[in-house]
Amino acid sequence: MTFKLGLTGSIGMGKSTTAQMFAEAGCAVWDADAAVHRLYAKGGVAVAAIEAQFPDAVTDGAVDRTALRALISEDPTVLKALEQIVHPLVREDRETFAANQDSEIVVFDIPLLFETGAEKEMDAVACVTVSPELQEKRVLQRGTMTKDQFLAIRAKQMPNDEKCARSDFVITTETLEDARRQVHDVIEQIRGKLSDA
Ligand SMILES: CC(C)(COP(=O)(O)OP(=O)(O)OC[C@H]1O[C@@H](n2cnc3c(N)ncnc32)[C@H](O)[C@@H]1O)[C@@H](O)C(=O)NCCC(=O)NCCS
Ligand SMILES: Nc1ncnc2c1ncn2[C@@H]1O[C@H](COP(=O)(O)OP(=O)(O)OP(=O)(O)O)[C@@H](O)[C@H]1O
Repeated sequence: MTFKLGLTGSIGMGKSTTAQMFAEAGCAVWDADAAVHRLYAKGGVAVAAIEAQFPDAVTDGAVDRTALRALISEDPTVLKALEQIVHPLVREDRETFAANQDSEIVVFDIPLLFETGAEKEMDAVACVTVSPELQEKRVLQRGTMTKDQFLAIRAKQMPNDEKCARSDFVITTETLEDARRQVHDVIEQIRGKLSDA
């Protein structure tokens, strides 16, 4: 039996870093943000539909994220329209991956897990978290977003407390060492459930 673990958390909380730890521990990992990158790349499945609605957002056959961020900042309806194109394609990608897996534990790294209802397809959910101050510091340190763009994205996500309350496991990502310990603990607990089943 394959155990499906959803991994979620708000922007910059440490999902990708934590997903990497699950991969290093031998779990198969599917990454929603990486799926979006494939969809937006030259020849990607979302390019034509995005170009039809937002011609300025496509350059040299690929979706230009800087242009998209600017459009989203100017007009709050853009993100919704974009989600309507992108989310069904992401879901398809996820289902194809899931159907072809036989690992003991498969981790689905999905920023908008609860917002899109994907938690219903998971056997359990782990949420990554740090303080809002550290979250902001980490996102702004990446240098890809202004503070306003970060605040606008965060405001569109389910509040962190609610995500944590709805999850089976909460992983704090203050230090790498401690987060890795928690990842191993989650894996042990899941293996315990699998051997009881
Ligand atoms: C807004 C965009 C252009 C920003 O691109 P950028 O490269 O700067 O950031 P990146 O994609 O790495 O996203 C950073 C984080 O923003 C958050 N975020 C992204 N999209 C959304 C959204 N639709 N609603 C709320 N938060 C979002 C997530 O926490 C994500 O991990 C891009 O995220 C996008 O095209 N989003 C729409 C598609 C989508 O919903 N993706 C989310 C995963 S399915
Ligand atoms: N356990 C940890 N200890 C120390 N730093 C961490 C830890 N986890 C993540 N970080 C740092 O926090 C930042 C954000 O982490 P990461 O990119 O994994 O977050 P994310 O949730 O995937 O972000 P996004 O939602 O924007 O895609 C990175 O600079 C990363 O190095």
